[in-house]
Amino acid sequence: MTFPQNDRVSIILSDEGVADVRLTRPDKMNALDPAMFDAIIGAAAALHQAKNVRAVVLSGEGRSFCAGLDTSNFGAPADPDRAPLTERTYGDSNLFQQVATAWRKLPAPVIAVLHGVCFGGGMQIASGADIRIAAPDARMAIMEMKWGLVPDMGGYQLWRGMVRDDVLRELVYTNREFSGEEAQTLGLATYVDPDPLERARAIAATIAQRNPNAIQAAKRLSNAMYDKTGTEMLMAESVEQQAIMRTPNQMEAVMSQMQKRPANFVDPE
Ligand SMILES: CC(C)(COP(=O)([O-])OP(=O)([O-])OC[C@H]1O[C@@H](n2cnc3c(N)ncnc32)[C@H](O)[C@@H]1OP(=O)([O-])[O-])[C@@H](O)C(=O)NCCC(=O)NCCSC(=O)C[C@@](C)(O)CC(=O)[O-]
Repeated sequence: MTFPQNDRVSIILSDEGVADVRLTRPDKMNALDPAMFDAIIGAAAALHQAKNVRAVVLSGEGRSFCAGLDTSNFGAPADPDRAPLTERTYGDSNLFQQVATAWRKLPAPVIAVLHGVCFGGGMQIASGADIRIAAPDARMAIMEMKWGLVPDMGGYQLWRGMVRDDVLRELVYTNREFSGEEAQTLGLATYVDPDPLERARAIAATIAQRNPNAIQAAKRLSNAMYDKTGTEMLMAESVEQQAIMRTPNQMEAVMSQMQKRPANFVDPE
């Protein structure tokens, strides 16, 4: 599998199946211009197709993870020849939403590394990851209200279950800035670490050593939790387990435990 090459996103896949995905527009703090939107969608599509990706570490090159939407055209009249990004739909969501929700839809877990600033659209992209590791001094904000807007990159769907309702309202209504340290208290960061990239890589390495079929099933179940009823979830767990049970990878998990040796899993079909 070859990954798309461009000046906005780089992907390096390790032999262990950990994809290092990096936003590479450091001179603009990885702000989201149209080329960045296309590059993120392209990267996510390629990672989705690759069978040998077991975990993804998503980070930003330079001083920051992402300073949000590129503001350089804010205030300029709309270009009549260019359909707004929000009018370009992909399946059940528009392009804006896809750059955040695509990470949730990837079969492999995604760990986002939040350092420097993580504002607006950057916050929503990070929220699409399964796990977020923040630097203690990271600067974060759900910033849209500053520009007279509301979050519309899938944020509300992603924050459900992550952030308390009243906390989310306050963060959206005021666009108040908060630190990586506070993000953990608020539910927006999983862990705080002075070296968030290293911590994310360590978690990804552990995930990559687990049964990839079970990891993907666990991610599907985690995603489904918010859309299904309790009864539907009981059924979903049971269906996923039956599909994994006694497959070669599950038997390898059992044998490696019994024989006290590292497991050697094959990539899922
Ligand atoms: C980030 C700090 C604090 C750094 O502040 P600083 O450390 O003083 O650095 P700086 O301001 O000199 O920034 C470094 C370079 O990055 C550029 N830069 C930096 N951010 C952006 C940006 N967003 N768009 C375009 N360029 C940006 C900035 O223009 C500059 O470029 P240079 O002048 O050297 O060529 C400051 O630059 C800043 O406040 N930037 C604006 C942040 C912002 O308001 N982002 C938009 C959030 S709203 C949003 O994302 C909308 C959306 C998509 O979520 C709505 C929806 O949900 O649909």
